[in-house]
Amino acid sequence: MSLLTDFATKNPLLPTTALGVATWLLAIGIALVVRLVYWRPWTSPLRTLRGPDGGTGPAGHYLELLDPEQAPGYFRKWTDAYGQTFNTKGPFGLWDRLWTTDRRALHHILKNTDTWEKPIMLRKTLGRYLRSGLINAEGPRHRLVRRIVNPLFSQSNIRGMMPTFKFKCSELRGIWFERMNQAIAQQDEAKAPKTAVLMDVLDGLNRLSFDIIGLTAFDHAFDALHGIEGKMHPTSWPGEEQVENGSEEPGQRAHIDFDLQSAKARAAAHHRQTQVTHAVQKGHGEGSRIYEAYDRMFDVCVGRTGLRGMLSVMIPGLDKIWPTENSRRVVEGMGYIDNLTERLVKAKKLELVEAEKQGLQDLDGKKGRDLLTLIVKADMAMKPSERMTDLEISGALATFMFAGTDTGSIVMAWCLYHLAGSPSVQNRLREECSAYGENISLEDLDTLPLLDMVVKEVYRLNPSIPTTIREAKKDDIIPLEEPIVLKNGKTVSEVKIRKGQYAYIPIEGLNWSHLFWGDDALEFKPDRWADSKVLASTGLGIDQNVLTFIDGPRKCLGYRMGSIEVKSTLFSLVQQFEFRQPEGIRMYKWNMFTNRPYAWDKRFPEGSNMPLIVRPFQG
Ligand code: HEM
Repeated sequence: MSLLTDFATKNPLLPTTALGVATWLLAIGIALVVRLVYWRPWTSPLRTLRGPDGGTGPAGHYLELLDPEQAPGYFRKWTDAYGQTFNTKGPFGLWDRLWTTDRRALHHILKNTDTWEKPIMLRKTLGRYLRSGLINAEGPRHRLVRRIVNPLFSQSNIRGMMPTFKFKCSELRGIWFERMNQAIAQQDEAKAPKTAVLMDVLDGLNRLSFDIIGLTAFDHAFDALHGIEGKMHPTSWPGEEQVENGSEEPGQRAHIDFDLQSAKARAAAHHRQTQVTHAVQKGHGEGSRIYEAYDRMFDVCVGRTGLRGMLSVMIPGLDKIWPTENSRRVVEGMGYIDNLTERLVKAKKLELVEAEKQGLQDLDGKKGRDLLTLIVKADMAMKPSERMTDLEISGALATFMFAGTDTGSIVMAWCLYHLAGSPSVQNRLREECSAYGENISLEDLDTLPLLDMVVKEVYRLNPSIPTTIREAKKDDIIPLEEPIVLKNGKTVSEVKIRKGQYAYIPIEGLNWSHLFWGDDALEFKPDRWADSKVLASTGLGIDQNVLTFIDGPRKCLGYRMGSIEVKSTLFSLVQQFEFRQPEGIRMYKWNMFTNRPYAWDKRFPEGSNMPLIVRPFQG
């Protein structure tokens, strides 16, 4: 007591009565609000930049920049009006956010990872799905983990993955063939025979990627492919001449009714918590169960995070007292994934200790370079004080499950979609690939000219991650390649930014910019990559002016592996199947962490999908 009295006597400005304390708290509250709402925005160095009006709602300019339906129009309108670098608004228009496709500026931000980090909110959001993995780590821990996992992506290791890519792809082909044949065989005899099926190609591709990550990264067979869901709907091949009980005119392009009844039934099944049990009853096993929990977890994120999602991140424990469908699915999905990865880590540790005892250097040689083995081995060699916890290791695994599954399968699905809409490119690609048959070396696969151009073009048009963001950890000056005109009419070649402010890394913005790609920037034209001007190095992006894998010390670690997986899948699928876009179904996408495709109107209830007309290649 005497201590308190002593303290109060020495600090006469501190309140000693309840009223005094309340007045103090009120004054502090008002000061914080004034600082947040007036002082910080008013003194923001980005205020001097020109930029669009509005952005005063809860989402700021977020929707204009991230809604795939609106974004391309706004990117063009705003770059035409303000140049490549301008100011946009965060929530309620209170925070300034730099938007730039200026290559020098992006290079500066992406290279200086000590100054520019992922904002804590983004890291926390990602942490719900990735635990404490590489993507949301910063500083020395990030550099250490990145060094440990790097060998997974060496050329020799990727070569070692080729048989897995081929094996899994032939499994997918086998399942598609079998289902297609069944669906075509079961169609109504009374009607004219239909030679193709309408099917969701995304489900199979997602499962393919999931299985590949399981085998290459975790040394674990998920076997999710065998749980492929979704009916195949017999249909006629577009343009195929047929007379069907007078219902279709000869030569009429097939109109596809995407069987709403069964879509609704599937949607209902998708929503039921009991689906996991259902999967087991169908005999899909643990891998399929984990895949389905994972898939539902990411599907529900789509379009449903909003303000409530942000509150979950800002208020720890909120989801426990006020759970939402989203949070329930995350808990369920991550529960399975945590359980599996923790078991795998423990088993791998035991296996390595045993191998060491028996004097084995590298388990059985082939298997020793999966991610799990690499991490556990590196960790065991570290000083005890530096070692990762089991939770950190399983976080690294969850990261790879997330980073390496959706990203690749989304690209594959969009590749098939664009090829389905460009039959002549599809035919040329089939010809190119067929020259090699089933077997192709890594080097040949990587240098097939049209395949390479198709994949590059889809990376450009449909980057799996639409945008990312960085926060300045200290005041910074960003140099510009293209000078900008400020609000006061002055032209400048650099932008001042304050500690704590954000800069968008507009992946789609750069990939779609008419300034770099011309007026046909939004069209699928793989042959543009044959133009030497396009190939001239600009020093930004893994492919020039394409930020799909970003750049700098945080660029995607798996881009080589991802590209070879995508190429090897396309190589195999186009030789065996033909694809066409169905009439009457428009494809959309929704940008969250990744941008998953949706057939319109089925986006929220049914989850992501990519319905295409498919038939075995007729030769
Ligand atoms: C082919 C499709 C892929 C695309 C488009 C893609 C894209 C990206 C992007 C944009 C980032 C940066 C995210 C950010 O900083 O905000 C990233 C990071 C990362 N990606 Fe990929 N990725 C792909 C495939 C893969 C694969 C197959 C793996 C692993 C098996 C992988 C592993 C990673 C990892 C570990 C990081 C974090 C790197 C770091 O922060 O140091 N990615 N990826």
